[in-house]
Amino acid sequence: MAFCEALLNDIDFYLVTDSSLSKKGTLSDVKCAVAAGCKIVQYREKDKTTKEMIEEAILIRKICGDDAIFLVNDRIDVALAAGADGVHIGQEDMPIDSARKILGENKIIGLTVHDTDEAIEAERKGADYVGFSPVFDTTTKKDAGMGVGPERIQAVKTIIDIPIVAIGGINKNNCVSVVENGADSLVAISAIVCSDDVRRETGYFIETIRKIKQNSSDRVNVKGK
Ligand SMILES: Cc1ncc(COP(=O)(O)OP(=O)(O)O)c(N)n1
Ligand SMILES: Cc1nc(C(=O)O)sc1CCOP(=O)(O)O
Ligand SMILES: [Mg+2]
Repeated sequence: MAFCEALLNDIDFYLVTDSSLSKKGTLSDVKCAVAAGCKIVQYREKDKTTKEMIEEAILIRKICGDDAIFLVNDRIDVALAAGADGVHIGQEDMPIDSARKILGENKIIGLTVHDTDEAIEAERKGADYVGFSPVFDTTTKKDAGMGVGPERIQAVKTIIDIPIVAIGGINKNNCVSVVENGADSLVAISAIVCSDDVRRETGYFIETIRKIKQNSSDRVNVKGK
């Protein structure tokens, strides 16, 4: 967990897998993203059997090793069976208090939130980070609703201290606005897994996010002088 805590405070690009969209397959996507420096991976699989999911999750666990946090979407049982570092759950999934009881204090739990009230509640209930969604319109998750715009991240940033991961319709053209409005990290599923070169695209997002964060901390330092 010590390595997870350190990494969680330092995440930039967050990989979420999607085998239904992937050009080269989930395992290849994870290998390429981790090789590019991605520090957090979520295995999100909606179509496979539990047995298939556990087998694949064990392989992803090995690829992530100590280089990247490994989380499983929705499925606490699969996370435990594969030795994952935690789970990502949504408002309609297992309630966070029940998930915490099963997983214990040493596992990471990320919770999806859509507004400031849900964000405050997520932090109060012990979420380790929030997934703020959907920032832009997306076709990847059919029931995601309309994008709320990156400006809405600012209000969440001012009221919680845990990391904010932005998700929904994020791509190379709009990722700058997401980080400039306060996201600590971002997910881009289709922009990554549909590409021919997952390693190159992941590297692009990581570099872009780091540059924006560096620029804004330089601005704070100059003001503080
Ligand atoms: C980082 C992150 N944020 C939000 C979500 C969405 O979770 P949820 O609302 O439970 O929807 P599904 O992903 O389960 O379809 C996420 N997966 N990751
Ligand atoms: C998994 C997921 N959750 C969302 C939410 O709004 O909670 S949107 C989404 C899919 C994001 O994929 P893309 O980067 O291709 O738009
Ligand atoms: Mg879910």
